[in-house]
Amino acid sequence: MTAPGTRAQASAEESDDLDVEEALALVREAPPEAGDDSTGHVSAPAPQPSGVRPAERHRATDWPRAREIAARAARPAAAKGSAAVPAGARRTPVSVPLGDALGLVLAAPLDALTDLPSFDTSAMDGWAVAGPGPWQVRAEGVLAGHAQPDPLTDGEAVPIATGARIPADTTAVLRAEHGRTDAKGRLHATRDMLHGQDIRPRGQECRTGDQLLPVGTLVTPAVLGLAAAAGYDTVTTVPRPRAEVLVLGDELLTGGLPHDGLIRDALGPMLPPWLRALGAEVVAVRRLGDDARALRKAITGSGADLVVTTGGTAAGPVDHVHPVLERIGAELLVDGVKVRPGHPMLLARTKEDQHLVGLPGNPLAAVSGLLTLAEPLLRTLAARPAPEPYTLPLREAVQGHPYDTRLVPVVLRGDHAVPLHYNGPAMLRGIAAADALAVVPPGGARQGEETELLDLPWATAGIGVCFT
Ligand SMILES: Nc1nc2c(c(=O)[nH]1)N[C@H]1C(S)=C(S)[C@@H](COP(=O)(O)OP(=O)(O)OC[C@H]3O[C@@H](n4cnc5c(N)ncnc54)[C@H](O)[C@@H]3O)O[C@H]1N2
Ligand code: MOO
Repeated sequence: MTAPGTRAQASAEESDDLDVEEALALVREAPPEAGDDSTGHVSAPAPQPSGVRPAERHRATDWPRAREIAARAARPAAAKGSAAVPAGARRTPVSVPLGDALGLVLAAPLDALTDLPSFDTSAMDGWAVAGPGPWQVRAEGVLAGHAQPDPLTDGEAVPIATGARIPADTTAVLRAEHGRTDAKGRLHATRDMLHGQDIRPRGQECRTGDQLLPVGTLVTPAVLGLAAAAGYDTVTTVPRPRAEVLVLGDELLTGGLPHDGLIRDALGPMLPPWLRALGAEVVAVRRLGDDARALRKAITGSGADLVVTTGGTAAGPVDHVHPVLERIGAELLVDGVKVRPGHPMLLARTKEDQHLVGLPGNPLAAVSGLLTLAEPLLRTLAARPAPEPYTLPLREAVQGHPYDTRLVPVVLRGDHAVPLHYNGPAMLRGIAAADALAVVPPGGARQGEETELLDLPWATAGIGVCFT
């Protein structure tokens, strides 16, 4: 097997020639040493996984439970435990121009402000005709957007365009391809016609006041189109949750090559667009280094609904997140999760209407925390519907952690999920090629075993749609 370093170098040179499958092969090769934690593989079951303090194991929350806690944390107090109250209802609805409403959720029903169509409309290009043919054809036709045409008299026809107003006393529209004019200029139908044919009557789709969509509907491009057609300039929505990202770590560079023990900040560029894809407005990204005072000031001074910190969640000398949360009297709702990577992640209530998600600094561990804690919390704040859980069989067995859930990057191929390597906590190489994360239960999953999948936002919606 080629050493990954060599292969990576070769791949950069050959990149013009790579097709997608070849590119994926780069992240599907067996990593250098199975069982080395840096590869993301968990070694044979051990009574006490390395790097985990006994007290932390005691506190750590099961992965599914952690997601439930995160989803419920942002519910209005009266609604906790009650599925009947719409999630996010506590947050005062806002009126948002259509151009800014994509991805928000309706906080008021979309009731038609007009009949649709709002006038009797021609469904085809051709002639509006009155009574049975042949017809005398009026010289001047009717186009869409024109003033109301004069009524027709029996035996009369007028050229008409799709979307134009139907003259009074029209009995049908004759399509352009179904009519012929004789030498005397009279119009004949070449097909039988029905009364009312190809006329869209006013109110066919809805009448003013009809409910078109209920509260809780996700504003999709189609909803924007319907709202505009129905007369709306703005829609009433649940406000977009505001998120602030605090990047911790003195070792982080924002440009150039790693040097002298310093590394590039991978989370500053990754988290804001990902948070937007999860429905948040990112109000600020701040780099605070390893400064406990700055962290405390940033958290207490933040007006965001969700503060996301990166790094500093473990027990190192400059891991300030726990001490600062304790100092400001935050309530820890989740303190460690039985999931790999990412087990030191945490969720705290910092103020009445503010939560903090502490993401571990290892980049894939941060993704794990984002999807485990931030995604359900933001979903509730934004009142977005929960995605339907789904499973696919694994094309290959995936080794499990003895006690914890594993989240493993996969690509979807046909009816299978194909696990990717380079899935260690510090690696983004696997996730960058992935369509989803497979949820591998403690103990692992066999080849062919149906496994829950968490879709990555771009795999289903594309970059342009949901990252605005
Ligand atoms: N004694 C223990 N040590 C560690 C434990 C533990 O349970 N006990 N857990 C390990 C695990 S697992 C993880 S994950 C990390 C979590 O550490 P922190 O959240 O405190 O993060 P840092 O120590 O600040 O950083 C860890 C690692 O990630 C790099 N990093 C940090 N920020 C970024 C960034 N924005 N972009 C790229 N890389 C980043 C940082 O340089 C470190 O290499 O703790 C283990 N240790
Ligand atoms: O396993 Mo940590 O939780 O390395 O990311």
